[in-house]
Amino acid sequence: MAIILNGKKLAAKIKENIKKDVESLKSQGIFPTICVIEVGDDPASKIYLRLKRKLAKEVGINERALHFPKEITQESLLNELKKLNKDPKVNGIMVQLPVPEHIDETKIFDTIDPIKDVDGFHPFNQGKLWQGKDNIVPATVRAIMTLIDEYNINVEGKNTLIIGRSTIVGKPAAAELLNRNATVTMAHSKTTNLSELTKAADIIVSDVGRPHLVTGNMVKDGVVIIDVGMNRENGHLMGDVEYNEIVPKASAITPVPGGVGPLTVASLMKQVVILTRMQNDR
Ligand SMILES: Nc1nc2c(c(=O)[nH]1)N[C@@H](CN(C=O)c1ccc(C(=O)N[C@@H](CCC(=O)O)C(=O)O)cc1)CN2
Repeated sequence: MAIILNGKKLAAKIKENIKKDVESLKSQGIFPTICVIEVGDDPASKIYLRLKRKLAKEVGINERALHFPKEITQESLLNELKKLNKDPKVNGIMVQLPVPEHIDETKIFDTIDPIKDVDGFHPFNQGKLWQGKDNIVPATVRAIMTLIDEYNINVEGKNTLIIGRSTIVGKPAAAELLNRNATVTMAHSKTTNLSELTKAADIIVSDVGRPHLVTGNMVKDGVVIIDVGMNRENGHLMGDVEYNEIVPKASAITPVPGGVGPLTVASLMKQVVILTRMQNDR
């Protein structure tokens, strides 16, 4: 029977550490501040932003929230980001994804100053990650690695399949796992032999956003499953893998909800602290 990788519990522990870090910065007259930006009115984004703002408050991080209508032009949005880049009171800036179609998200990644890039999406920070220098990494990737470390999952030399090649999870997760000497394979929408790859994998990270994508007969005994999928079906939240079918076969598995998600929010706050320290040479 699988070990359940409990992200919710671990996030609570990390929260206490962040609180202490924030208190220490405040005692030195430094007040970590994150600016969270919402463009449009995506219902899931509202949930995630609420979680981020709530956690920021709980750990003592100042939070500024900006909401722009979905019609905002790309140019206006980028100008707002440039203003925040120059604001000395703001340590971390993030734009909640997805953004409306007329906005090119890579322009957002390119515009946020890398030293305030709390999401770790700027090409400079992504490049550093591929170089093996991983100070600022996408929060979801930090969350995945935190679970792997906490539960002593050995990735070295393991066949690790990442399903999904997004800039925010798949590609940076590949870089981070390669940095840890995993043998990484990437699968994506054009992959034709997914079940062949899943059957050969010791570790599977899935971030596709498609429920029932990985079923019990597609995995081998002892597999480790990190499910980053966040799908709503008939009012239920579920990941990309058939949890009930895979639990009896897996050695470890993240639940959805309660796995990677809560740790993603905690990791973001951790990165506000890291950036604030970097900006203040602490
Ligand atoms: N700018 C960004 N946009 C998006 C990111 C990101 O890292 N940066 N990731 C996702 C959404 N996301 C964070 O923003 C996120 C996803 C899920 C959770 C979470 O805690 N999920 C809970 C369930 C919550 C629910 O009830 O729906 C769980 O898994 O237990 C937090 C943050 C896309 N956009």
